[in-house]
Amino acid sequence: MINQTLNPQQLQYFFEQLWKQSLNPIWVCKVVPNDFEMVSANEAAMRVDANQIPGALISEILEKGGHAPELISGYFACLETKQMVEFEQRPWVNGKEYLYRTLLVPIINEHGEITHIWGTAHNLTDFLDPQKELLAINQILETKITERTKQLRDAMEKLEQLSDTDELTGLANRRHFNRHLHALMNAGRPFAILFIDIDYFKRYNDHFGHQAGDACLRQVAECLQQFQRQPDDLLSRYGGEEFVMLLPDCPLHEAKEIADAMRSAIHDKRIPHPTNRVPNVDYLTISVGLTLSPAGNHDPDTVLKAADDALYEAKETGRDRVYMIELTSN
Ligand SMILES: Nc1nc2c(ncn2[C@@H]2O[C@H](COP(=O)(O)OP(=O)(O)OP(=O)(O)O)[C@@H](O)[C@H]2O)c(=O)[nH]1
Repeated sequence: MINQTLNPQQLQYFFEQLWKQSLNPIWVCKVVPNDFEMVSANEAAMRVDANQIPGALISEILEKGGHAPELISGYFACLETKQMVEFEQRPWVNGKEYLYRTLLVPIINEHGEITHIWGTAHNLTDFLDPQKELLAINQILETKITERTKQLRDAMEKLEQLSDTDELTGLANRRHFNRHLHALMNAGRPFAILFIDIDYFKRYNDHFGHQAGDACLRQVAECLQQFQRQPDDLLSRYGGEEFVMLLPDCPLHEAKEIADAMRSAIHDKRIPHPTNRVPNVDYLTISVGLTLSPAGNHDPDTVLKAADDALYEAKETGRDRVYMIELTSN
């Protein structure tokens, strides 16, 4: 123990040297009503804040700025708990930020009252820059992660879009159609379905070749697209030369009008089809099978079969026409 090896003079000298030479700020305050009065601050403390002159109140020193506002709370906490308190402070001195670990220690007299509080602070500023550097690196990483996440999300959206799109026509594909159909059914929404099929398309291909057939499919797709009335109407390529239009909340008469209008629009295009077997036409025609699920409560197979049957009937009864099968409510 120091006081066993040092006599009082030595001890006093020891503490004087410590006070003078310590690189850490050390100071002593007197407890006064609602405040703390600076008694003395060593040179290291004065280097941090020259306002810490004897007689200055802590509240005044704080008002002059530079210190964290929590400092005064630390003094009161020390006073109330009669315990040492420890906290971090980041004062700004001459435009530079410092980092201190501050300790406030109560000095208690023989009556158990706190008369003074002494404080010291460990200068941790050297750790501040690496800490800031780490924070900056962290920030850069976070920005990069956000960027990459967005790229990934965009790529996934694109992939989703691609896997939902028919490559040849750019329309929704069968997968997309099925999903939309199930969503409508799950929501219990009534809807009409139109199965649209080009007449004698094999002959068209045989006559003009497969590439011309592809171009023709694109032309038909573009023409039919204009009949989507609202965002959740969906025209898709069901497969081959067959298209399907899904019309939610569409009454029968309107669905019939749309089907007829589609048929006329393809007529009006006068796409040459010299081998079309439909009587008196030498241009492209379509047949449409229409069915309606008035309450949206049929299972998909029933609805699709009805639409397919309707298309079959349109073909069987001469093609270039609309045939309708209305499902009754379940
Ligand atoms: N060019 C082209 N032809 C296709 C494509 N998909 C299917 N087809 C052709 O479409 C034709 C469909 O023929 P079928 O199912 O016999 O029907 P159809 O000749 O249209 O006769 P109906 O439907 O009974 O009027 C076949 O020749 C297929 O090769 C495609 O992506 N491009």
